[in-house]
Amino acid sequence: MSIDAVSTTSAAQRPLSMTRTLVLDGVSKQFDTGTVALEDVDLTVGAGDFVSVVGPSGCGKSTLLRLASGLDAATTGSIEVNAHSTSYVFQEATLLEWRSALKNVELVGELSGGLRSERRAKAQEALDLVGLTGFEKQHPRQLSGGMRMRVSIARALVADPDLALFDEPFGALDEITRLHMQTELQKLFRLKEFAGLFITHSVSEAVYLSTRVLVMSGRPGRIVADIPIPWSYPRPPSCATNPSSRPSSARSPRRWESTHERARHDGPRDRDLWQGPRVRRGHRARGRDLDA
Ligand SMILES: Nc1ncnc2c1ncn2[C@@H]1O[C@H](COP(=O)(O)OP(=O)(O)OP(=O)(O)O)[C@@H](O)[C@H]1O
Repeated sequence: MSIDAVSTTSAAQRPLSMTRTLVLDGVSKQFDTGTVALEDVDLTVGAGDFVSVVGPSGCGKSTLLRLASGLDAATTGSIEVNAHSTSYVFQEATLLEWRSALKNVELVGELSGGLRSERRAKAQEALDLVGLTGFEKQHPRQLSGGMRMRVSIARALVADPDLALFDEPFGALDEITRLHMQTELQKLFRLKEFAGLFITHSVSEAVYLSTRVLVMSGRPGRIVADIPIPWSYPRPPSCATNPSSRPSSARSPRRWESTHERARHDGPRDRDLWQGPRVRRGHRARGRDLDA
């Protein structure tokens, strides 16, 4: 099945389940070097949520994802993952060069066991979903950057994860391929219904893809805004960049730019930055009172 055949049922319109797939509570991370990357981060990603995280370079976005995935441990706070399976899509496609596209995707099944015929069928289905039917036998060097990233996404989704973590997967792609991949990922999210946590530098990408966007402050990273995106899916790519296509409930692009830009300068102390009923502040703000 092609992802173009996805039903038009909107994830934003579906009643959200009560499942809290990922919960970070008061999480901080200090590295051995002394660098404090994250400070007192509270975050919940529920089933049906696709949450993007934006923030200035070095504010701890990748660190946040690594903690959520269990690749690294928090210094303080707790992390709870309620998922049978979690997938991680890295900035680079990280494929095995000596294996074909199909065999790269099949690797997940090989590692977890199961019948060869079944894991091959699942790998084929995942490649079909990302639009790579006919490219099964190609090796990574024979694929374009966008196609390699699609293999990487197919590999992430083949295990049918409850939680999918994305570390700026489209950052290295050219603009046209990137827009195409965003559209495909939106369809996959609606089809597979995983809970998503997506790191990006692009505010428009975050708005286009997500049910919520979190804005982080400069390092040490804290979540200074939690902004629901009110639009139902499917969304036209123009909705994030063209103000005239936004519903009237959406806030002005100037507010977006202002929010993202000023997060570089320790936004939480700017009390007048967060205006309007749609902005939910960080759940807790020990030592830095956002709500006062
Ligand atoms: N293993 C590590 N040891 C020491 N410091 C680290 C380590 N990993 C990250 N850092 C530091 O933690 C801070 C946050 O890094 P991180 O990669 O999470 O930021 P980021 O927001 O993802 O950055 P970018 O947007 O540029 O990718 C940075 O100051 C970085 O130097």
